[in-house]
Amino acid sequence: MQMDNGVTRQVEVERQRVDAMYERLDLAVTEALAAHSRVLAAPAESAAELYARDVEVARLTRTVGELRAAERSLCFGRIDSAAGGSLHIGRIGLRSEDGAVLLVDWRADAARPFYAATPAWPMGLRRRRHLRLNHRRVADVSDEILDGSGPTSHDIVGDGPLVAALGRARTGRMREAVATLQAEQDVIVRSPHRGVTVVEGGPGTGKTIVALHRAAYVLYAFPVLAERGVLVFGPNRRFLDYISEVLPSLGENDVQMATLADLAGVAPSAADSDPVARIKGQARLAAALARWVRDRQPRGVPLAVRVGQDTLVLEPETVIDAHRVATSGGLAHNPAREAFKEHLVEALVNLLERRTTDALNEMDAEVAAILGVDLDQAVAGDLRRLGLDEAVAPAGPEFDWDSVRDGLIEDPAVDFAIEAVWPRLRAADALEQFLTDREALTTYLPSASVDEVAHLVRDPGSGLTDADLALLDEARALIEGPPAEVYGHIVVDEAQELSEMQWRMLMRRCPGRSMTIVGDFAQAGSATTVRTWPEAVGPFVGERFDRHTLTINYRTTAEILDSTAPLLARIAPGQVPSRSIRHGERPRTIPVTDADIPAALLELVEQTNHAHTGELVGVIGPTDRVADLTRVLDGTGAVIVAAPDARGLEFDTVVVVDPGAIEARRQSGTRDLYVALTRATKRVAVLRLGGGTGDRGAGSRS
Ligand SMILES: Nc1ncnc2c1ncn2[C@@H]1O[C@H](COP(=O)(O)OP(=O)(O)OP(=O)(O)O)[C@@H](O)[C@H]1O
Repeated sequence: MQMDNGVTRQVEVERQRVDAMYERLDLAVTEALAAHSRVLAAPAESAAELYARDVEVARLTRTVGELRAAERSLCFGRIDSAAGGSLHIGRIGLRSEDGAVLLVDWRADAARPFYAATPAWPMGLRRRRHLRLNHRRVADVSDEILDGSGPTSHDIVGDGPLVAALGRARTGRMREAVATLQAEQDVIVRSPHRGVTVVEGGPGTGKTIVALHRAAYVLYAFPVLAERGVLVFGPNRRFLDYISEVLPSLGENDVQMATLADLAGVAPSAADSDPVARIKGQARLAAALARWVRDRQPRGVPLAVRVGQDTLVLEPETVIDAHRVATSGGLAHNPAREAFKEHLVEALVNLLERRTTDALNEMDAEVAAILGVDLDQAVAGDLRRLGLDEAVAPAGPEFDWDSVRDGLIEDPAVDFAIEAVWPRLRAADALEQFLTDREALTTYLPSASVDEVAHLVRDPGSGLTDADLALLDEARALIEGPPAEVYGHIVVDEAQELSEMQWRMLMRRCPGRSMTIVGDFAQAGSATTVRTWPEAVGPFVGERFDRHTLTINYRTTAEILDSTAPLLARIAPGQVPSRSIRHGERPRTIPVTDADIPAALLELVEQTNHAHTGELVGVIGPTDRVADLTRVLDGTGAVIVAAPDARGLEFDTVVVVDPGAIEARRQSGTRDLYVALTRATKRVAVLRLGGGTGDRGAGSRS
C-alpha cells in the first residue's frame, strides 16, 4: 500500500480544515438559536410588529433547519486550480471569523468547475478532490487529476465516488447526489434559463436526480421565483415518498411536493378504464366545459325585477351589454356574475332615476295646470327676492341614489331574478351534471363519436376518478377563477404520464411558466394521448422551451440494458439506448407454471435475501396479482409493486412476475414491462409463465 502514508497525510490536512468548518457551523447554529429566542422575547404589540416578528421567527427557524441539514457531509469536495489556489465545496457557504471563504455552497458559481471540469476541458483546474466524511471526521479522500500532469504524493487517485455511490445498497428512499452530480447533469441543474426546461433520457439516466437538484438550485439562484414557491410534482404518493428525503437533505424544507389529488384537494374514489381516461384527458374537454358553463349565462333575454311594489323590466340589450362588460376581463362564471349584477343594478338605478324625474315632472305639470303657477319659477323668484338664490341648492326632493344602489345589491329579490338567468355554480356539481348528461356530452363535444360519448357518460354519484381531477380543476377555473396557490417554479417528474388536461392543471399553477420537466415517452402509461414534448408544452409556451437529453445510465447494469434493448426498439424505435457505466449479472428468465409461482417466488426472494443481506428486493407483477404476491411474500421484506405503479422506483434486485400478463393488461403493457425491467441496480430475474429457457434475455418473448 504505497499510498497509505500519502492518504493519511492528506486526510489529516483535510481534517483540520473540516474541523474548522464544523466549528463555524456550530457557531452559526448557536447564533441563529440565540437570535430566535431574542426575537421571540422582544415585545410586539401592534399587528404590524407581530407580523414582522412572525416573519423573522420563520426566517430564523428556516436558517436553523438549513444549518442542521448541512451537518451530514458538510464538505464533500475541493478544487485546486493549476495556478495554485483551492476552494472547498459543500452544502452551504461558510466564512472564517476574519471573513475568509472556508466553504463554498455547491450552487455558487465558484463551485461550477467541481462539477463541470473534465480532463478534456479542465477549466483551469489541476485537481478535483472528493472527501468522504464519517460523521464529522474526514474518512477518506480521492482525487482526479484534470490537467494531464502526473500525480504527486499529495494526490490520492482512487475509485471514483460515483461508482461507490451507485454500488451502495438501496434503502427504498432516493439519496441526494450533490457530491457526485455529473457534468451533463450539472449543465441542466445550473442552467440560467428561467423558462421551461425539458429533460429527457432513458430509465436510470438521472432525470429525477437532475430535477430535484434543479429545484434546490432555483431556490438558491433565483430568489424571486423562490419567494413565490417551488413545487415538485410527481405521479403518485409512493413516488413522492421515494424522493421525499432528497431536498430536505439538501437543506431545502420549503419545497412543496404534490400529486394531482393534492393539487385538487380531493382524493379520487373511483377508477376509469384507460380508454375513458384517455378521452377525459383531451383538451377538447376544456373547450366543451367552457361552452357548457357559458351556456349557463344569459343571452338576449329581458330581465324582470321586483323592486318594492313595482316590477321593473330591463331590456334584452341592457342584459346583453351587462353580460359583455362582466365577462370582457376574462372573469370566471361566479365572479363575473357579481360584476353582471352590479351592472344590472346600475341599470335599475338609472331606470328608477328616470322614472322619478318623469313622475316629478308630471306632478309639477299637474300643479301648474291646477294653480296656473309654475312652482319652480315661483320658488326661484321668492329666493331671488330674499337674496338666497346663489346660496341654496336647486329646489326639488333629493334621493340618495347610492343607498338605493346598495339596497338593490343586497335585495334578495334582485338576486333571485338574476339567479334565474345566471345561476351561481359549484364546480363539482357542474362537472357531475356534465358527465352524467348524455345529451350535454353530445352537444358540447361535437367531435366525439357515439362510442366516445358512451364511454364518457356515467351514473350520478359514481365518484371522482383520477382523470376527473383535471376536469374538476378546469371547472373550478371556469366557475370560480384561477387557483389561489400558484408557484414560481414547478418541477414535473414522470411528465410522460400527464394528459393535455393535466398539463393545463399544472400550467394554471405556474403563471410565470418557469418549469423543469423530466420524463421519457418510452415509459408512458396508458392514460394519456400525449406522445411528444411539443404536444405536452407547446400549447402553453410554443417552441420556447429548452431541451436536454441525458445519455448515461446510472442505475442499471450494461447487462440489464442489453436485455431490454429489443423491447426499447419495439416501443420507441427512434430512441438511442443510454450507456451504462457498470457491469453485473446477466438477467435470468425462469420458466414457471401458474401454480408454481408462489413457491418459486418465495424461494427466489429468500435466496436473494440470504445472498445479498441488507439489499432491497422489488417484486413487480400485473396489478391483479399484487394481493396474492403480497400474501406470499409477507415477512420477507420484499416490496411488491403493480407494474403500472413502478415508474421512477428503484431496487437492488427486481423480480418481474408474469411479464406476459403485464404486457397484455393494458395498451401500454409493453412499456410497463420495460419500466419493470429497468428498476434494478444489480440484478433482474423474470418468472415467465409457460416456455422460456433458463437464461434468455429478460425482455425476450418465447
Ligand atoms: N450523479 C449521480 N450521482 C449519484 N447517483 C446518481 C447520479 N445520477 C443518478 N444517480 C442515481 O441513479 C439512479 C437513477 O437516477 P434517477 O432515478 O434520477 O433516474 P431517472 O432517469 O429518473 O429514471 P426513471 O426514468 O427510471 O425514473 C438513482 O439511484 C440515482 O440516485
